[in-house]
Amino acid sequence: MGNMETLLIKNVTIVPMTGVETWFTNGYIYVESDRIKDVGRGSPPDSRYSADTVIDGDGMVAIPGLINGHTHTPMSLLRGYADDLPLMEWLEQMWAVEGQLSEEDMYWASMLSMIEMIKSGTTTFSDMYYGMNRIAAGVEQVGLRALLTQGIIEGNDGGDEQLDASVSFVKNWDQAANRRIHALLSPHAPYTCSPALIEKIVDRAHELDCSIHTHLAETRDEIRMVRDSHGTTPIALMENIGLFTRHVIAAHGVYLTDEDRHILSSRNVGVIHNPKSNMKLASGIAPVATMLNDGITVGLGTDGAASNNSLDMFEEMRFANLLQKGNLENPTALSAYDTLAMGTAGGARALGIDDQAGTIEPGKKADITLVDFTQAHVLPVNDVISHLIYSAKAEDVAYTIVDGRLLMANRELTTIDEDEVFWHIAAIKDKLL
Ligand SMILES: CSC[C@H]1O[C@@H](n2cnc3c(O)ncnc32)[C@H](O)[C@@H]1O
Ligand SMILES: [Zn+2]
Repeated sequence: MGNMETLLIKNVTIVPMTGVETWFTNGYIYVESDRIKDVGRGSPPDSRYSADTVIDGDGMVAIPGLINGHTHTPMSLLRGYADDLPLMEWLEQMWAVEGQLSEEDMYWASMLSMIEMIKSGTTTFSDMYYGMNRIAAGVEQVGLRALLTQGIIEGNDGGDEQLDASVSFVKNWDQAANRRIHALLSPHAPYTCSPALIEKIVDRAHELDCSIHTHLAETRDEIRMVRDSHGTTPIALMENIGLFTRHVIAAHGVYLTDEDRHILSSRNVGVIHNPKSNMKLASGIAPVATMLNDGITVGLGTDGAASNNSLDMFEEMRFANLLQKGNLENPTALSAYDTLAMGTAGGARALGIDDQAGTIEPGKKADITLVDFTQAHVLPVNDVISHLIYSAKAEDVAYTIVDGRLLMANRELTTIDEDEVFWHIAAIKDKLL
């Protein structure tokens, strides 16, 4: 075994999300270095599994670490700014302030978001913003798993400079931090990037062998703008441009035709549903149940904190579930299990990292969230999956573990100095707003 760090979680209820069994009590998870070595029932074989760190999971539920499939971490700085606007007007307000942010500002805001994510059980996030070199250094230090991309909005320069910077970012950071960082390219949206620029981005993604993260089919305004300019839907436009010749993470997918859904499923696009952001910006309700029935891979995201206003994946799962039931007037529209899958295993598939994360099983990276199931609002424990979706709160997360490392233990952060981050956020707020 050499110098490998080992971790044992025992007496714990386990929700593996492997599709084999839903959950079982009194289990154990044994971790060697950054990977899960063994998952079992009953007592661990003590002689084989004397671990450096032992967590008694009595009263806790182990789930695969939650996966936030679409966010803009520095936007926590803009929480509560420009409320009650539709997307296009809201974006104008965002862009006006974003133009004033320094890379240092974005770094501290991203750190604030990482605190919030770790405290609510997220172990992987997929981020699109500016200032990514500094943010990637933050991710390396903090220990989260992340898909990072420097977004591109075509300006007067045709986007070439931004594309070059994004390409350099991918070359510098892809597979960094023990392969926890994946670097991607990112045309912001079909209404901010021309087909010619998106084609260039796709070519560069082929050269770099990286995925692409974008916003697609988010609002009726977008559908109208793309139809007026190109005579197609946003999804069909992207199919024509060749975007889906790469693995694509498409945030939103609110407005989809039958043909769009066929393209998304046959091209294996990972769609990220952002229910709270879609509600706050009054964008509409994505056809999640239909997408899942069509075999489309769907994950969940919070979008930025300015359109949410939190980065809490428990809330996102609950909203996703209740919105489908309420909107379709059908209590079976989306089950609690399928909702949890979107926040874990499905999210990992949508991001293209299911070889690493999304389930609790031997061979996977040890990304695990331990949820305290002893509080009044989750008692009695009649159904673990049901409680995770309909009852559990972010504050119930006791441990957040990535690559076998405890980023939060008993609600204490181990890799971030919260006071230092809060101090910087207060200073930036005074300077900016
Ligand atoms: C190019 S960096 C990211 C860019 O995206 C903006 N943004 C945040 N939320 C949304 C959304 O829901 N749809 C489209 N664009 C969004 C953000 O303000 C940054 O400018
Ligand atoms: Zn977004």
